Amino acid sequence: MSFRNSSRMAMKALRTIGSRRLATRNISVMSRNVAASTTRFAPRMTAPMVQTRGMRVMDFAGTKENVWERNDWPREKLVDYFKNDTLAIIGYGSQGHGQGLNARDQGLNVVVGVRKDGASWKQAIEDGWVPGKTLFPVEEAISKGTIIMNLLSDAAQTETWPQIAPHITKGKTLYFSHGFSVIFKDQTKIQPPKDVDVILVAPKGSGRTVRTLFKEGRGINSSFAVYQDVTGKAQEKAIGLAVAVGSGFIYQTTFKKEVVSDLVGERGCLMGGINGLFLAQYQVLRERGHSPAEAFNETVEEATQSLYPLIGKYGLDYMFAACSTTARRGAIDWTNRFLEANKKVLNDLYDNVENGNEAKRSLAYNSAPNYRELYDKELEEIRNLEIWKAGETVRSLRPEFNKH
Ligand SMILES: NC(=O)C1=CN([C@@H]2O[C@H](COP(=O)(O)OP(=O)(O)OC[C@H]3O[C@@H](n4cnc5c(N)ncnc54)[C@H](OP(=O)(O)O)[C@@H]3O)[C@@H](O)[C@H]2O)C=CC1
Ligand SMILES: CC(=O)[C@](C)(O)C(=O)O
Ligand SMILES: [Mg+2]
Ligand SMILES: [Mg+2]
Repeated sequence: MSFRNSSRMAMKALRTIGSRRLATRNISVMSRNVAASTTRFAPRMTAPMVQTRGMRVMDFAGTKENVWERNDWPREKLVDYFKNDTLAIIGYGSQGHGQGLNARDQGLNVVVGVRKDGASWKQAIEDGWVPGKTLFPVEEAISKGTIIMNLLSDAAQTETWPQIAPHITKGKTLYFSHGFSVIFKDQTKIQPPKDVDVILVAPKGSGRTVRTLFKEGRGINSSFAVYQDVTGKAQEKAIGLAVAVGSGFIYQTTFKKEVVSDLVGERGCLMGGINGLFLAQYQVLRERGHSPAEAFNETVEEATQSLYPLIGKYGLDYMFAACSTTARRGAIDWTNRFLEANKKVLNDLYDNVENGNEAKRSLAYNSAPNYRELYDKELEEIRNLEIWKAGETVRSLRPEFNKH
């Protein structure tokens, strides 16, 4: 079959798959029906799965992993399971907001504990938490909670631990959304009491997205881990809480694996690395005489508005197949250059996460009393970079923002 025909077939198959994928949420249907009709350009198929009650064993490129899901915890089961519990959300940043509102919407008993009259206190009131009823200063909220969900900033968890620790009494559960405080205990000095369950649920995304996906009736992917299981029920509680706070599919990890992968991810592909790549390409294009609009469109706008969403929906091969053959050839050819250059940086990053240097840096900076003002200044500097000023204008033309 000629390349042209196979490409045409591929695009037809992609269109079919594309529409069918959008219509079909059920993984098993997709992997059965579509696998037969795919061609080599079609997006990679979903992992075949063997469903057992409450947990699926799935094959991730040859490695079998367990996956739990929100469907196993319908609201009535959640409410019944946690009927004798009060979830005390300590800290109301992006995660406290998302997780707290989701758990409250699902009918669980939830209170919030933050500094009185601080930014979070005010935000919590805006979100309907009532001072003296569901909103309290930290220690009072902990005294009312049976499941203490420490969602303070990681630096604040260290700073406040001496006040919080005495309230983490036998029979309570200590919950985190990051392994940071427990794993870097040589720096955080956080040693959980020996007579409580210690668990984590780490949403793989911003707390804002934890909330929006929940409201869309879906759920964010989260990982869970058990650090200490005194009751013999720590894992079940962690999975139930993962659903309660808005998770869709839930993966097992350990506190160490979670914190190292998370610190690497946010400094790498998710935030720091993409910032560096955007800046590098934009600066090269501008230094070689391209206009700000052309440089921004070619670097950020096309990526976020056209190509990256295709990766998210159907995989990278689908996105490559959806671009020109000219682009495809070049992209494949240059991949290794970027791979080699970035692996050097990422291994250096991984070393600095593993040896605690990144934790040290984060604790030092985020413990400053004026940490918010310091970030405001740094983020203002980023906002005022030419790339993002050009981006403001490009974005303003989008229908949803069009002011012109
Ligand atoms: N952001 C995210 O999307 C994700 C975060 N996580 C983890 O979730 C946890 C919470 O993160 P996030 O929601 O981003 O919150 P932030 O890191 O933005 O922390 C903000 C919260 O910490 C409180 N706080 C800061 N300093 C102090 C202090 N000195 N004393 C008392 N309270 C303080 C703030 O209260 P105030 O308003 O009074 O300053 C606010 O409620 C962390 O462990 C994080 O690693 C996990 C996954 C994703
Ligand atoms: C949103 C998230 O998962 C991060 C980037 O790890 C975080 O905010 O710490
Ligand atoms: Mg993360
Ligand atoms: Mg993180």
